[in-house]
Amino acid sequence: MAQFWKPGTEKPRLVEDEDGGVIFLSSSYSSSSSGYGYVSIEKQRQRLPVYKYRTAILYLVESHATTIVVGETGSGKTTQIPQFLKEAGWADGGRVIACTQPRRLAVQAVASRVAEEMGVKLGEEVGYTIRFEDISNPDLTRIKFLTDGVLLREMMDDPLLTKYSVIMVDEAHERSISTDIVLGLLKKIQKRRPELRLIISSATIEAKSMSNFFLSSKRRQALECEELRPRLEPAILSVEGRGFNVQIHYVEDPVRDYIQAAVSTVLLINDKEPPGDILVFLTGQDDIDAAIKLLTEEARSNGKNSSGLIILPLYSGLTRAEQDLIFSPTPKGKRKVVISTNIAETSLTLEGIVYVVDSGFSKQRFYNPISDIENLVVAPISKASARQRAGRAGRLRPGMCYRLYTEEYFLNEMSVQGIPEIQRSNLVSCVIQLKALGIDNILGFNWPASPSPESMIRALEVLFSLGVLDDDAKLTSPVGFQVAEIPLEPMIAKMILSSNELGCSDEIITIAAVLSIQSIWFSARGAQKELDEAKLRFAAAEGDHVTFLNIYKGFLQSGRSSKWCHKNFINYHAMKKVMEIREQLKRIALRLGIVLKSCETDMQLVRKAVTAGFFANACRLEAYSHGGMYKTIRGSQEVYIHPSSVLFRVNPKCVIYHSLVSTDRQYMRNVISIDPSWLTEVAPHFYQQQRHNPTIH
Ligand SMILES: Nc1ncnc2c1ncn2[C@@H]1O[C@H](COP(=O)(O)OP(=O)(O)OP(=O)(O)O)[C@@H](O)[C@H]1O
Repeated sequence: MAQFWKPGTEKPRLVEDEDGGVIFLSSSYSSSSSGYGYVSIEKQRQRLPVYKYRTAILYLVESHATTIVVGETGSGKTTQIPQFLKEAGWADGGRVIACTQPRRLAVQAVASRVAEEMGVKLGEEVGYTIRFEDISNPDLTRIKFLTDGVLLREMMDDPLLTKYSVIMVDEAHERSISTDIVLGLLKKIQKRRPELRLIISSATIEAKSMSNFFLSSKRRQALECEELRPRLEPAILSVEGRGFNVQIHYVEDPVRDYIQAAVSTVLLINDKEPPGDILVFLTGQDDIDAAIKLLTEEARSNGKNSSGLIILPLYSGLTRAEQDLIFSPTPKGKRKVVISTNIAETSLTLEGIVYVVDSGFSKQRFYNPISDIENLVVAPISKASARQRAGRAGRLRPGMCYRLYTEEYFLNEMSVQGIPEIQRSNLVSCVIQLKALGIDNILGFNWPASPSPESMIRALEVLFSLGVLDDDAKLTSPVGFQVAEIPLEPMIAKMILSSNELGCSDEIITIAAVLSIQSIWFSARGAQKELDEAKLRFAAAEGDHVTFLNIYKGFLQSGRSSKWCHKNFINYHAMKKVMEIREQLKRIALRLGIVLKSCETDMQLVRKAVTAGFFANACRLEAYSHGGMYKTIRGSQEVYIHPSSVLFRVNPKCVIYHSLVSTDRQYMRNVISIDPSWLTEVAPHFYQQQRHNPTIH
């Protein structure tokens, strides 16, 4: 039976609701001071809705193995609950309180804020860990923020996560693959560690279904038999109240071009509304670059009112320093406009933001196990996302949210929650992680939402062909274990390992770094011809991967110049990020015993290494019509080379792509030409059926 907690009288009491299905607990709220300095911050803390629930939260965590906390955006869940736990002694005796987030940026931001509230240095009592960056101290850190992906990696060394006393899985509504694996594994760990406490929190989670997940049928039976402590049925706490009011505005009629609509809305706010920064949600780097260009042009032609705009992009491909600009205070008389992907959707507090503009779209993965094709598609967001986006306003003062869709659409057509990522993704990375954690029966794993068996089988098949799994579906040694250790998609990891044998690791690490970001080209709305000309300067006949090597060399020769990038339509921010990732990959490669070696001009070796990782994405040319129609060799799916590729209209006989984007057709992005005979060489099992198919050879 689920439990709800409401503030009320001094002593906790149980109250049943009308249908008798839910228990309400009431309690007073504690206003006891935390004992930490900084009075003004302390006052801010006390004003947050969650503060009234301090005693309730601590009581529920003490008495229940799992507590589900649902509270409005900005009510203080992320920043306050870990502090309440610390104050109540959950980090005594060297234990650590963990709080996971789906995104790196949120991890860094909330860790900094909590360290500031506690008056401690970040990296000591309060720390964080994200992929490639550990700002925590094993001896000192008592509250640790981390991505759920990093928590999974920690399980490889410490399967029972013994150092943690409480693990708070925040923004659980996001249902990323890592969150779902973490939830499944934590449920297992709880059986072995009854003293471990879990908190699942979100503004928009379906609390009852999450509660049912943690209350398995066996547990229900156990509950009927005996009174257990801590109570195994999860408690649900509903934190009422929100920070400040956010007024929602909808468009009257559907918009045709959301980039143009977003830009017009920003200009309208700038003209008509009082001071305050603006946060715009678009879908990806291309959109953001295009919107910035359009906004800059329109603001310029708009005259003096728009001269005070400071326009900043925000997406995962930016360097840390560039992302940090969004946190810098807005100079007097200016207005900041942050144009972001959904990385700013959860947990972030940007001080000056008063206005949010929500396009209603985000880039989402969709995988079809039948065709074995995964697309990154611009798709409508869910109501849960829309609420999170609106919740970025109203955190420090009242705000407004402009939704670029109609109210009718929001009420009647928008889905309540998004589809869990595990049900719409290629599961290759997920399977290898579970295998590395010793979970052999993957189909029988207790998922919060089950992935399709077809997707699982496809993933097992690819991993087997990559040489990562053996006949018994166990990790191979050393390849399987090495691939599992590289924190990148397994195909990239395998490409890196193969490059070691082929003697081109220096080049492949550069390629891996470029493939890890969205695009290194500057999106050029209205300047397509100039962009195409710039591409021709670097274009390699072998394809995009080799073109990246030419660009990388040019960038180094220019002295890493932003001017050089500008002149060549290359995104300077993206190139800096490539350099950053490349350095990190170099360190990992060294750890795995990979010696960096260049193949100089022998690009055949580079193409072979790419094939060794990405053979599953091989396609052959079927017809020259429509600019060149290809079919995937395994699934016979119709695909085309994306116009952004240097191989567009070149149409080599056989190619390998890195990813697909779906618009009017399935387009291959980042394409390299290969010799088809390499496929049976590197992946004989995968291409067994086609062995006798003359079109491959
Ligand atoms: N960096 C910051 N600077 C100033 N105030 C902040 C900062 N971070 C948080 N706050 C304040 O604390 C409040 C609570 O933030 P917190 O992230 O804990 O809320 P939350 O309930 O977890 O929200 P969400 O569900 O949106 O993540 C914010 O609304 C804001 O008033």
